Formats: sequence, C-alpha cells, structure tokens
Amino acid sequence: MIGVPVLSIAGSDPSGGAGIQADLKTISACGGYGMSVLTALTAQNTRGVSAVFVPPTEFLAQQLDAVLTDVPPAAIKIGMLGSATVIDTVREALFALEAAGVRPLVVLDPVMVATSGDRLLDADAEAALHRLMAHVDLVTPNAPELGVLAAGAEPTCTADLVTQARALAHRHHVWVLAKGGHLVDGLTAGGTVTDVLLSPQGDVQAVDHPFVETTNTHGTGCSLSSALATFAARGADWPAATRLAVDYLAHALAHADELGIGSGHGPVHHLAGLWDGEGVPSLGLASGWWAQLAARARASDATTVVRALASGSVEPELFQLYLGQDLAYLQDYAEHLDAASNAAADRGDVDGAAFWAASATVCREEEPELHTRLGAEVPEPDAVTRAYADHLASASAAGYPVLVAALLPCFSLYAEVGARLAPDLADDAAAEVRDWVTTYADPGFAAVAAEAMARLDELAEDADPATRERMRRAMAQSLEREIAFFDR
Ligand SMILES: Nc1ncnc2c1ncn2[C@@H]1O[C@H](COP(=O)(O)OP(=O)(O)OP(=O)(O)O)[C@@H](O)[C@H]1O
Ligand SMILES: Cc1ncc(COP(=O)(O)O)c(N)n1
Repeated sequence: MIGVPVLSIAGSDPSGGAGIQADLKTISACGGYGMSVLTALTAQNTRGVSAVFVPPTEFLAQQLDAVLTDVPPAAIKIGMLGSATVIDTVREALFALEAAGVRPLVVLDPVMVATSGDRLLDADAEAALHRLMAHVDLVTPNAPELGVLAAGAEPTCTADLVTQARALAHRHHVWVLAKGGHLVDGLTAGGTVTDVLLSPQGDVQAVDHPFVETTNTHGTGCSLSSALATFAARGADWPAATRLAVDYLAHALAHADELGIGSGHGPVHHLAGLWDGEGVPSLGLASGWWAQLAARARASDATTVVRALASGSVEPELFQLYLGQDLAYLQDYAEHLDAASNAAADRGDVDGAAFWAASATVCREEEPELHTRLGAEVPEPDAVTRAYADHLASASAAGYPVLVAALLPCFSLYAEVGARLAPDLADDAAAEVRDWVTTYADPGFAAVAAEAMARLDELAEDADPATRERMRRAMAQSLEREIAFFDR
C-alpha cells in the first residue's frame, strides 16, 4: 500500500468535522497521503461559524508554492475559497503547475454555505468560480449550489439535479456529481438517497445509497469530495471513484452517532472503517504506481503529437515522423513482448504466456497495418526511439517483473490518450486522426490494457521490496520515454 499524495486546498474547522481537518482524515482513511493548504481559518463548532479570518493572499501563494514545488499531488481537492481573490490565486497556481508539465486531477467542492446556514463564499465570487472551472475535472455541488452555478432555480427533485448538472457539465466540460443530500425530506431509515454523476458529454449515472437518520452530517460534502479525489488519485476512473467515495461516506455516516461529538450537527465518523478493522479499500499495488504517475501522464496532452491529434488535424510531416519512429519502436517492443511471453511460460504461467504472445502479434501485424495505412515507412530509429529501446533492454535484463513494468506504459498511456481524445473528436476531424484515435479508444484495447495492469499488480504483490522499487522505477522511466516520443 502506498500513499498517493492528495492535496486539500480548503478552510480550517477547529472542531474537526469539516474543512481541512475532515479532508486529512478522509484522505488517510481512503489510502492517500494527505497535504493541506489553508485558504481561511474559521472559528466554528458543530453549532455554527462565529468568525472567519482570511490570511493575506501572498501567504496562500507561498503555501501553494512550497507544497507544489516539492510534492506534486496526484489529485487536488478544493473546498472553501471565500473570495474572488483567493480563487484567482488558486487558479494561477494550477495554471503554473500545468505549465510545468504536471496536471493533477482536480475535484472542486463549490462550498458556498455551511450546513449551519453561514455563508462561506462572497456573493461576488461566482464569476471567479466559473473561471476556476477550466482547471477542474469534477465538481460536486449540492442542490442549492447547483442552482447558483447553473443559473437556475434550486433543484427540488432528482430530475432537476440532472437537468442542471447537465448544463454545468456542458458549459465547463467537467464531470458533475450533483448531491442529493438536500432532497431527503420525508425519507426515513430504509429509504434511498440519490446523487447523480454526469460525464462532460452529459451521460447520467444515478448513485444510490442508504438514507441515514442522523443530525450528524457536519462535513459530509468536504469528506465526499476528498474521498473522491483520493480514489481517483489511486487510479479509479470517475464512476468507480464516485462509488467508492459514496460507500466510504455511507459507512462514516452510519457510524456518526457513535462518535457523538458536540451539541449541534456533529461530524461523521471518518475512521469508522479503520477502527472496525475493515482497513482501506485495496486497488492494486502497480495500479497505485500508475495512479501516482497519472499527473505526469496527462502532461502528454501538451506534447506536439497529442496536441495536434486533439485539434483534429495533424501536420503531415510531424505525423509521418512520429508514425515512422513508432513503427520502428513496435518491432523492438514486439520482441520484448515475446521475451515476456517466454518468461511467463518458464514460470508455468500459461495464461500470461498466451497474453504477451497475443500482444506481440498485435504489435507485429495489426498496429503496423494502421501505421502503413496512414503512410508510414520504417526509418532508422532516432535518438528518442533508441533511448526507449535501450531502456526496455535493460529492464528485460533485470527480470520478468521489471520487464512487464517497463512494458506497461505503452498499453496504459495509449488507452488513456485514446479515451481522452475520442469524446471530443470533431465531426470534421481529418481521416488519419479519426483512424488513430478510434484505434486506441477502442474498448477492446482498454480491456487489454486493464489485463496487462492486472498481471503487473499480481507480479508486484509477489515481488520483494527491492524488486518492487525497480519495477516502479522502470514504469516511471517508460512513461518519460513515451512522453518524449509524443513530443517531436
Ligand atoms: N442523511 C443522509 N443519509 C445519507 N446520505 C446523506 C445524508 N445527508 C447527506 N448525505 C450524502 O452526503 C453527501 C453530501 O451531500 P450534501 O447534499 O449534504 O452536500 P453538502 O451540502 O455539500 O454537504 P454539507 O451538508 O456537509 O454541506 C452526498 O453524497 C449525500 O447524498
Ligand atoms: C472550513 C469549512 N469548510 C467547509 C465547510 C462546509 O462543510 P459543511 O457544509 O459540511 O458543514 C465548513 N463548515 N467549514
């Protein structure tokens, strides 16, 4: 189990139930390494907020700089922001991080009003919140916040949540988890609360969970968004991370009354699962390494080749250069897949041997067909291609588990880039772009990439600590070679 770094940018609740205190407990309980940057200090307890102190924005910028230049987070959860100036300072920090080639996943809990009814965001800060949304992957409004952000009436039923969440998802091209915690009037124990998850394309998924009859709901929004950021940081996609986060919170809510903290709306029991001995949900060791690299992997979107593909048209010379070198690379890669197949067979792993051999065949036969259809010919390998080949050769010499770790990014990164580019592919995208993107966005390819990762997870589980470290490094180095490969 590794602690993927997750950063909370939020306000402090000294009574420990909401804000960064809730976030750090949640991140730890969900298997992340929690860090926090403070936007504001509140004086509050379970009965309400009595004062708010906002430190100078220069100090916020210093905190962000200190953390982000040393420990790039795999995900960031943003909570209480307070004012437009604070929002703009956070936005600038995210922008600078992206410019430096690191794009963590970003979850925004658009905190406007506390459960107690106290305002936590200036009314004039809404425009700044919309500007921030350009850097956000998923936003988690409750019903009143959704009404404000989607400029509609406050949703009063699930159908309203869906309509307004779709408008917000569409406007900012973000995932929206619209929370149904404010629509529970009339529910009793045994009833069901419905949150709804919308993709940026507007696909809807209802996320049902049991209604808990309790007044101890202080900090549910903070905890849910932190859990989501942590599970996503650990490698779950948004629908899976949402289910894991909702289940985590349901358990914490179900045990809230056992804590019995304060005389007002008390906190949920963030550590109920750990104290019960149920531990932290497991997601696989190597999947965790890849999740830790995800912020780096998404930086491939800024490379020349992926940028050109995303825009729907590619300069022929650039594309031919890339495709030609990729053809040269695939010849070498197929040989290492054969080596992996032989090594699996030597260990008596018949399924593994068949899997790697089948992948080698795809690299020799199917993928080059795409490349040659797009006009590529095998050139002399250039320095970038040779460096990748040398890396694979030394990984191979280090043994089967290290070799598989080095082979993995070529599966996972292409599946991820394909999946990211496909939904936004313009109708008039050039034919060669469409051909390339649909090849790597194919669900069959995603399934193969997932199987490769599952095999690596098993190898990592069985490996000793020194081998695990070599595997983790080999994976990270392959990712760097992949990014260099796209940046031509
Ligand atoms: N009594 C409850 N039983 C079950 N789930 C609940 C209950 N109250 C809230 N939730 C869940 O808690 C999460 C937070 O929802 P809510 O709509 O309350 O957000 P919020 O208003 O941002 O949170 P907060 O009330 O902490 O400000 C959602 O997943 C919601 O479904
Ligand atoms: C510092 C801070 N941040 C966020 C909230 C909202 O949490 P909730 O609405 O769940 O009380 C809060 N009360 N305090």
